[in-house]
Amino acid sequence: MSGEVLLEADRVSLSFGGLRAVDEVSLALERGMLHAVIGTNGAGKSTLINLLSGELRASAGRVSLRGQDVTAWSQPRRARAGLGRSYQRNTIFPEFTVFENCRLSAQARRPRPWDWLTPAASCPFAGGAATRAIGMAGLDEVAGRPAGTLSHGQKRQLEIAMCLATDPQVLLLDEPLAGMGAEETERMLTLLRELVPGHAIMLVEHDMDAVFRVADRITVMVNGRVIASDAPDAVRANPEVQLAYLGHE
Ligand SMILES: Nc1ncnc2c1ncn2[C@@H]1O[C@H](COP(=O)(O)OP(=O)(O)OP(=O)(O)O)[C@@H](O)[C@H]1O
Repeated sequence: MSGEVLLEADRVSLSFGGLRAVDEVSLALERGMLHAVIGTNGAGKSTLINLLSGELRASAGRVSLRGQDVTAWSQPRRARAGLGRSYQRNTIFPEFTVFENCRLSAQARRPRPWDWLTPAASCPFAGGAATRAIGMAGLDEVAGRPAGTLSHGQKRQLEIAMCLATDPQVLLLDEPLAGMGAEETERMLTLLRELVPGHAIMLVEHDMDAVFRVADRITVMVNGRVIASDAPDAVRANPEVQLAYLGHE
């Protein structure tokens, strides 16, 4: 159902020593919406993604997934419950094919840890999920190629495909456009828009032009706090955002 809140942060905070990296941040990710989070370097965007995905535990506040309090849940448990994320760093196995990388991701989502001992090739569930994810990410033509031979843009698409192979409802994407040329950026933006129906997507991204074109909603962070959260036009017109983030009124 479009508009359903799938992931919600309620006043989550985390400090590193004396630094309040994320300071009482609240946001709601809805199915059918692409929600971008922007902010200057060090604003707390990656820390926020890590708090939502479960890689870091909030020191205060609450994270809920489809209405269930998951604040104390580990990252693998949240992943099994439908929360997928991509990373800034490269997480692919270069010698494995595109298909094999996706199949491994799909297998990792399985609830029983000893399934890791099952050879991936004999796991039909994972093969089907991998094929579906590759199709959704537009990588059919390179499914049999070693991942290391892909272009930079295709590798970023593969990371999205690996995330999709875990069958997530929520996608947390950390700078998927980093290092991309104009054509690769367009392809990725098209892919993101295609994924919006059916998913709640959070996009952390520095490419402002892309963000303002693709997002349904934009949250702006400065020094760990949210200073604005609104539709792109309203964020662009917000004087506090212009002053604090864009550097001019
Ligand atoms: N593990 C850590 N230990 C100590 N300080 C940290 C740690 N991780 C992040 N920080 C600090 O917390 C603040 C927020 O960092 P974070 O990486 O979340 O910002 P960001 O908005 O994602 O920045 P960027 O756009 O550069 O990726 C920064 O001042 C950073 O130096």
